[in-house]
Amino acid sequence: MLNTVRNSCRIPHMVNTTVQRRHFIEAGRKSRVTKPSCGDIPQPKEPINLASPASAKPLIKYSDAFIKHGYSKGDIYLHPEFIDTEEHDLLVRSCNKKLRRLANNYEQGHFDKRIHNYRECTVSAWLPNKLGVAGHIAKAMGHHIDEDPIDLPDRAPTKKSSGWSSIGKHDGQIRHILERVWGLFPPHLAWLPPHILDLHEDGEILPHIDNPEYSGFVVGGLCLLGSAVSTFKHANDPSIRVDVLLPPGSLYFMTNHIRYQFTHEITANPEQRAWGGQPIPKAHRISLMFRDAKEPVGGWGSALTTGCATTTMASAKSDHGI
Ligand SMILES: O=C(O)CCC(=O)C(=O)O
Ligand SMILES: [Fe+2]
Repeated sequence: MLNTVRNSCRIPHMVNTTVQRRHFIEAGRKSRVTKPSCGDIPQPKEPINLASPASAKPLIKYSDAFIKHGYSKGDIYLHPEFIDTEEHDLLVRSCNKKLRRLANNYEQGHFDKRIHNYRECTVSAWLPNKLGVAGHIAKAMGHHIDEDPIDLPDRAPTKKSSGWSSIGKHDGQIRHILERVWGLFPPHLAWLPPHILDLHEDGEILPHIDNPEYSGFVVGGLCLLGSAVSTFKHANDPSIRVDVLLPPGSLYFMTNHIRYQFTHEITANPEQRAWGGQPIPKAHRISLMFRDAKEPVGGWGSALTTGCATTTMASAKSDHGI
């Protein structure tokens, strides 16, 4: 059943368009910043309450203007040690393997020039059926969702599991790590396949807001290899700002106002790449990005008829289920 949903949702000409949808260039509109209300921000069906552990405190800096305008600290989540060293190294090896196959060369400029010197791909094999868009559509239509064939961590890939014959040896183990990420959120969220973004030591991500048409209420990343400073600035008033130090092994999420009204960036600017007076040297970094899919107005059950699912299922340099 799931394959039917998958196939009927996939419109071939839409594959490879995700990158073009992902970024929204902030054109520097000016308007008065008032006390935040959720007025024009799409709200999730159930509240999302992420509480950063106490160890995150020294790694997040809110500007005075952020506090003064009444923005919520809860719109940024940070867990500085979400994975241990062994999990970190496994993820780095596996990301590199996927990147070698799907996006071997670094690209100099993103189409909208917001990212320089990067490689990226999505990995649908790391997203369990039940958590993705196809699983949510199948459930809304009252269909049984098959268990994924690679749910067990150490199960060797088997040629018998049709459609999954090229599952990597460690994909099951990785899913178990990533399920801890998705498990932080209410089950109504449908997830897009994780997106690997490899930023070269000389790469950078300029300020942008992720395209609100492409994905939903939460955007986050599991940070691997080098440390980075991520800066979130209100699109109309850059003094309303949050700086976050992202060490390897950390997990962060932006939601609500920060997801929709603040730009984010990973700067190469040495003045901005500093923490507590110490420089944070430029370094090769991989982020494994997580985004929820934008649910169609009529719910997932209406996705096949409205065609909304095509938007959320098309993928950049898709690994086509690998
Ligand atoms: O690497 C990160 O943490 C952020 C990446 C990003 O902004 C994006 O993929 O849109
Ligand atoms: Fe982004």
